[in-house]
Amino acid sequence: MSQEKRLILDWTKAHDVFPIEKHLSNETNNLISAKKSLLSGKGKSPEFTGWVNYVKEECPNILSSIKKTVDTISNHSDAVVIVGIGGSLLGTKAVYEALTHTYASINQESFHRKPILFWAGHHIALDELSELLDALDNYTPSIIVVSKSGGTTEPALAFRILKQYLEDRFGCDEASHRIFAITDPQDGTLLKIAKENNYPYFPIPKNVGGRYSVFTPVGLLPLAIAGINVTEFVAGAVQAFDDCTSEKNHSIETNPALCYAGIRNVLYANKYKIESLCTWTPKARGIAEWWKQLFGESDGKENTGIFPASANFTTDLHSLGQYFQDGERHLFATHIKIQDEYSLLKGSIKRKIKIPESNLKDGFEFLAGKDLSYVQNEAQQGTFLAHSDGKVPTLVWELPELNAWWLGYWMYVNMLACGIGGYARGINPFDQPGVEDYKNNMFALMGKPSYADKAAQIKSRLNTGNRLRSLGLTSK
Ligand SMILES: O=P(O)(O)OC[C@H]1O[C@](O)(CO)[C@@H](O)[C@@H]1O
Repeated sequence: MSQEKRLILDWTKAHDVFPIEKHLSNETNNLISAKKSLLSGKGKSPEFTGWVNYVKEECPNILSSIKKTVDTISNHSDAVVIVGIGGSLLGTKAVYEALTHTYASINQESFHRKPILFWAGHHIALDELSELLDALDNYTPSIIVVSKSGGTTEPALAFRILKQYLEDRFGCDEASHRIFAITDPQDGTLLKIAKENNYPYFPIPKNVGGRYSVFTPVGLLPLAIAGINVTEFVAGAVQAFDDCTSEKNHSIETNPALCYAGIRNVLYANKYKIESLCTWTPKARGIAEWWKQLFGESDGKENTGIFPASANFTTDLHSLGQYFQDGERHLFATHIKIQDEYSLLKGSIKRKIKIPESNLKDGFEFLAGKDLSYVQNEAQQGTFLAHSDGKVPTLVWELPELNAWWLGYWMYVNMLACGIGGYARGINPFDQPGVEDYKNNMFALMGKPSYADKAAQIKSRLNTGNRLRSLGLTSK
């Protein structure tokens, strides 16, 4: 079982660029007291720290409470559209894309045999939504609408449109059996809608914020429907909880959450303002998107905080590689390396891939017979060294395998590190007041009742005629 292996955060390469260790030891007490504040509910916004214990205390109940719905949906649907944005969608998408077959939608029968997940409500772009509606015609879909507040514009509008689609296609009665909700269990518009329409609904606890919600029904229900082993996913998180929150483990050497939180804060305080999470398979792009929201919304406070970016290698070595190597030195890189690249052999990977002998005379004969994972490994080592030489502090998360257990472990460690690091830096990692500004402007401009005064102000700012404008110089 994977549990005997270990998650490693290798920061030896970063140490070659910047003397982290020296600074980290000064940070230790601060980190330990931040950890204690988080665990005792004595830090900022303790009302949003329910996720810390949730994996251990609530997940077993949730896993059994979702079972019936998982069976219902799996029996009557071959696709499920997850409607949500930010924390209501990113964690699910991350795990789903990492662990299921990339091309399941093309050859569902032979690869997957579980409902395929599609995504909506995470944008307002008409092109993609229109194409999703085309794709749905090939399936017998259900919808899970996910919104903690129940009032977010993007998922609310997508839900309206998709509900209409189901009703046009299946009639109102059957459509209503194909709609499920995940939302605040006590109040909000979505809860009201679910109750009025008899949609089955599942709770996002009040004390768990969106970006910390992947282990609640938000992630567990859709992932279980898609055939992901959610019991293992939760078990990984529980192990991370045990390893990292224990009173006995205040050591930076053995506590990955403490270590990662400390290193990030030390680097930030020493002019490294951007962190890029570097993944090494297109299947892990979603993981970086989840991570960016987690740290972006948590850290970006009071005009401070690391900007979380991402890169997918080796693809982006051919676009961003130059900047990593030679651009402004305000960047550090945190890689995710999977030690056993064939860990998905039990899942979506069906074969080992060796580089064949060939008569191509392409200059790559020296690699014939080697496994592709050998090339990946050498590319990684070469990149780590080159970036260190280029003075980019380089951290490497080594995950023994890419599977549900280790993803659960790693994601929970990151959530803890985010909370601890934020408290240690003196900011509130559990609110997101800055997101409201764009929403308020948008509501005012769209004519939402009660925003009339703001609308007048904003429109006058948009129409200041004496601004320089860009001109279109060509016409068709
Ligand atoms: O689940 P909700 O309430 O629709 O919110 C979705 C996302 O929007 C935000 O509130 C930001 O606007 C995130 O924090 C959250 O994950």
